[in-house]
Amino acid sequence: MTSDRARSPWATLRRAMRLVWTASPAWSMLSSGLMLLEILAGLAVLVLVKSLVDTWTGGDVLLEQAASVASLVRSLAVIAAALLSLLVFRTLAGLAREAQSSVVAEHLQDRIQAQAIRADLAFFESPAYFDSLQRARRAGVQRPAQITGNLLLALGSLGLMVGLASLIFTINVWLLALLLAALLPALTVRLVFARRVHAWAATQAEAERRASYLDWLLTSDLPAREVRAYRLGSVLRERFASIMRGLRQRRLAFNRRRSLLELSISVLAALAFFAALAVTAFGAREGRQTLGDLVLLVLVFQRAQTAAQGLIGQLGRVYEDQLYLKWVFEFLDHRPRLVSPPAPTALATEEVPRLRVEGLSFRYPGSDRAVLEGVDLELPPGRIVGLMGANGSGKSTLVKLLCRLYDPQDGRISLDGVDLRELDLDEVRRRIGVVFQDFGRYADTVSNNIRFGHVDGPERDDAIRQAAIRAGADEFIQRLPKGYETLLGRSFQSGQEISVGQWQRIALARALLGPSRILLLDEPSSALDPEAEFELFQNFRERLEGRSVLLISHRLSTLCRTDYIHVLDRGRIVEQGSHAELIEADGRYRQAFERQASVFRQFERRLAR
Ligand SMILES: Nc1ncnc2c1ncn2[C@@H]1O[C@H](COP(=O)(O)OP(=O)(O)OP(=O)(O)O)[C@@H](O)[C@H]1O
Repeated sequence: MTSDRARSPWATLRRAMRLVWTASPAWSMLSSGLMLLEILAGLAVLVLVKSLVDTWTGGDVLLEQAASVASLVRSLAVIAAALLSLLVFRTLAGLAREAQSSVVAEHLQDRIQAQAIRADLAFFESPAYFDSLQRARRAGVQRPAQITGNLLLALGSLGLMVGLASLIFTINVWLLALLLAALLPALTVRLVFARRVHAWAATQAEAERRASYLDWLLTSDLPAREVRAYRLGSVLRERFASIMRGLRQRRLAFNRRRSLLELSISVLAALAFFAALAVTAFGAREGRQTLGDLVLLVLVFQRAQTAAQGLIGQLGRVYEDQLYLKWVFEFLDHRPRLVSPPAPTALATEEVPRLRVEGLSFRYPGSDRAVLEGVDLELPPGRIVGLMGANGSGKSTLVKLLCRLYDPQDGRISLDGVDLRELDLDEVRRRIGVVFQDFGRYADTVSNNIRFGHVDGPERDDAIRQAAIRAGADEFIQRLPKGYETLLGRSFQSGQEISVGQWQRIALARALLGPSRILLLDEPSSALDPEAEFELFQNFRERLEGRSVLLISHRLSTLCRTDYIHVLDRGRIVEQGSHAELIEADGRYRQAFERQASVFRQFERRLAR
């Protein structure tokens, strides 16, 4: 998945510049132009100050030909104008950079989101995801905006330094050598050190992640209950403190080395400056240089040192940015494998299609262990087929394959004889609806939570209510403070939290609102109490309005009411038949059924009535 382009830092930076240019050509031109003007105005101020001193002193240290007051005032006015334009250009360049950064950030976020929607589920379920996009996302939403700013500022500092070097060159070529001697070692050492800082930071990242995980455990709402119930507080705090102590000690040792190096570099730079000062002072005394040259030298050294320091800081940040961008580009380069075929086949009818699974085998990408092997299964139109199996037997994996979130390595899944891979992906999504085991809980209104089941359908409140009624959710929704307009979840103010079972009914309503005539329900009632589950499945067929359903459940009180049952064990179908046939067969199903019977015998009695 990692492309060659994304590997080298220079390639990443070149691509970053292209991205900035593509995202906002107008702002890029404006902010670069303004930055150039800012640099030129800064250099002009220095040249003008030098020429003022020279005019004033006649370029002579002995002050023999002092300038007239009028020309002095003129020179001062020109310097003031140059200074003013410097300030104006700086402010405008800052504003343009900010606007450009926001446009680039929005462009990048949009591309990341578009890619995230296209990416295969396999990508999100792989460790590569945590290594790339997850890390990139943790860097914060402001990061794309910073990249442009840092890149431009670094280029600006570099431009300023080239300008300053040219100014020094006009005084004396040796001075340029001294300026470079003062700056280049400092620049090189600091850059090398910046790389080491990042390499070092990477070695500490694991410990930092552990610390932030412990901090999350101690301060977040989700683990708060167990932390109290098991009195985990002091143990976790001690672990956190110990990691932080280790991190602090290593950071201090590292910083000590850095400070020593910084000191040596500063002494070297100061020596070079004094040497340059001496050369110019003696040159001025002997008439080879003017007093203005001396002033220019002092100003240039000072500005060059500030610019170099700025450049080092900015390059450090650009280095970090390119690491971030590398992850983002890796993600953007990821080509989804699960795509629609170039010439999709259309299903002949809008009626409920027959879903057939033949000889299906599947391994997760990067794993050589088969999760499903030779699975055959059929879901005839309008039927409810049950699937049972122990934890880890492959039920949820089968669901992911049935709605084409993965493709099998062997075998096929078909709708009315047409392989899912020959259908348009949107067609597959429209035909096959699903309630996942870990279904979505959207921090939105109840009606939007249900409407998400059919976003491209007509906005009909009565259809939403009908879906809620069929999912057994209408009653509790009516009791919510604002009914269907109640905001759910605790993410936002005035949000109302509901129970897991109630969320589950809303997820079912969402699936029932959709146009799909085949539903895959992966433990859709696991959080319902037995009574509520009984109510839900009592007139389940009416609720489904002719849809076919593949129902996964651990509760056999539910499964026994389906038309046909498959028993999955370690990826293979080991038993199949109707409830009566499986009881008769006296196999696993019957064993499991009898184990659970004591719990649901009372419901069986009610069923019989
Ligand atoms: N994204 C994944 N990558 C690699 N292996 C996976 C992934 N998801 C699940 N597995 C593995 O596949 C096997 C089957 O998992 P699956 O979730 O399909 O089981 P299940 O029958 O639905 O279990 P449960 O009843 O607990 O929900 C497990 O051994 C699991 O470790």
